[in-house]
Amino acid sequence: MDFLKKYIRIYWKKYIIVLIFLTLEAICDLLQPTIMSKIIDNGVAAKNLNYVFHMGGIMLLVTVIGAVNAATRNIISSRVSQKFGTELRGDLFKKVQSFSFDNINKFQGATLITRLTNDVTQVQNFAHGMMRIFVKAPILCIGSLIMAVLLNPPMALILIGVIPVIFFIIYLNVRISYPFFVKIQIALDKLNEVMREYLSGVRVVKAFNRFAYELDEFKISNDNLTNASITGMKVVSIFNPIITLVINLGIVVILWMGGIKVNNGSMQVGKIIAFINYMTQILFSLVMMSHVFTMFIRAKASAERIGEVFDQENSLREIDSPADVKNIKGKIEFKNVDFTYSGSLNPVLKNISFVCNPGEMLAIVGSTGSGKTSLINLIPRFYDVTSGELKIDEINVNMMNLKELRDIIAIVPQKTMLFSGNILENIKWGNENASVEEVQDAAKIAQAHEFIMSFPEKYTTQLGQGGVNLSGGQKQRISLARALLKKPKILILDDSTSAVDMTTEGKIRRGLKLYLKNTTCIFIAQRITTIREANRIIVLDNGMISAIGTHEELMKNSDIYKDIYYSQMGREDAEYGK
Ligand SMILES: Nc1ncnc2c1ncn2[C@@H]1O[C@H](COP(=O)(O)OP(=O)(O)OP(=O)(O)O)[C@@H](O)[C@H]1O
Repeated sequence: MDFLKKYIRIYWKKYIIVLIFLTLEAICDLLQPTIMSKIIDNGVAAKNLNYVFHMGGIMLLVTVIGAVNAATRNIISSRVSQKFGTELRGDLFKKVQSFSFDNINKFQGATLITRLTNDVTQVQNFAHGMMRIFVKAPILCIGSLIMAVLLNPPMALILIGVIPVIFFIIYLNVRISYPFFVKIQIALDKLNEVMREYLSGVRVVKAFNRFAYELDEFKISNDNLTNASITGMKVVSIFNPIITLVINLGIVVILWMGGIKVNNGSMQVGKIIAFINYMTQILFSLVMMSHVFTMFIRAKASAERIGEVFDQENSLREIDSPADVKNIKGKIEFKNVDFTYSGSLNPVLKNISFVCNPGEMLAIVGSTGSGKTSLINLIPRFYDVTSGELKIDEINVNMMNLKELRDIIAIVPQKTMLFSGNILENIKWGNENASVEEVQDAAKIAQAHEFIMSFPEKYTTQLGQGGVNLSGGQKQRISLARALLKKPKILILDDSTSAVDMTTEGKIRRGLKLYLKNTTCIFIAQRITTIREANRIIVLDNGMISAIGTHEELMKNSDIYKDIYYSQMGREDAEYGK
């Protein structure tokens, strides 16, 4: 939990100030029973009205001082805890943003969301509590004990007997309930995961009428959370009444001893009332302390989970003095590259070697799962090669600054990802400073301009989250325009026109050919009409390069390629009337 040190360094001074106010507030609370006992014994019992008014005034003053302290402390503590929460959430978000794909794969998306929201709130609540009742409770407890000893040392022995018992019960409570709260957190994570999966796949769920299945999944997770919470609460709720019982037994003993002392004239009634008041304050503070521990347990579990995120080392290492990439031309070279996903035993890419020259168009074709996406993901260092070398213009990508490397590459992923905002904003992700004309030019090449202009709001049409109000092909074209606007040295297209009809795809291809004169383009495609346009084609089979060459060369010497060709051309010949 080293990550907390940063915030302790920032806020310790304010915490001390809060502590001073808190102590003053507690002292005011502690003075009240003694003042009251004096009013009863020396004022009411002695029928001295002046004394009653005088001490009543003092009591009121102490109350006001206590209230002013409490209000000031509340303002400071609320501000500090809010700021702390905001900073912690921000730092955590930054950390997650710096994660490599490998790091993200280690955490499931849903647990990251829970860590950023619920876990931060738990730690923030605890920090707030630390500036309120959590610290006040021990002060009240010890202070009440001291005041009780000052009032009547023999009777205070009862308290000294009761308090260790209570501490022991609180200790047991913490030991026993900790694992239950960890279970609650895990159950909450699972529930979030199920909800997220359902919401992101809601269309498929509807299309396949999988409501019953999803409902069952949800019910199981929901029931698990309920059961874990109930068990956790049961454990906690067994302990609180035990604490109250022990304290009340102490009060009964005080009343019994006090009664005897008042009868034989060795003690006054006011002192007994004050004594019971202190006893009640001890009860209150101890019960509070057991709540504190419950919250501590939760906050500790949350802080550990947040700590796991902060402790996660970025699996992509960056070197201190990176190579200069300003004059990169875009030559890509794979040299005996093997790649295995972390946590997986078998390599998905084996001994990959090829060169793609600047400005060349290289197509990758292969059956599903043959490793095409894995291969192109290595170029922008979404993952690092396991062995071998990957170079751009003779520079190993590991020697480049990650941001600079990604600046020269644009990628259109297989799964289109658009963000809420309008179309213009989405395309401008490629280049924030692009002019409207540049955006439109990119959209024209991507064959997106026409359909965008057909919308009433044109480029300012708002997109729902993930671009829900667009068709699959429209989303792909906007995603392509976004990449083109970046004017990259290397363009990577991962089956990025799969949802576009063939005529439109033909237009995109022709546009790209003109546009891509100085851009190296590596693209994955399934359609032979798209692939055959490439300068060279790699046939990937089970993670290995089975053949590489032009369309004509492969038609001569690659059986896999020929199979793909003949399996499609019958259909496409018919479509094109070839
Ligand atoms: N994050 C991951 N962790 C572990 N294994 C993965 C991961 N992503 C992909 N794989 C595995 O790597 C292999 C290659 O997957 P990849 O996505 O590269 O294939 P592909 O040729 O692009 O497939 P498709 O044409 O279906 O997109 C598959 O067996 C897949 O299960």
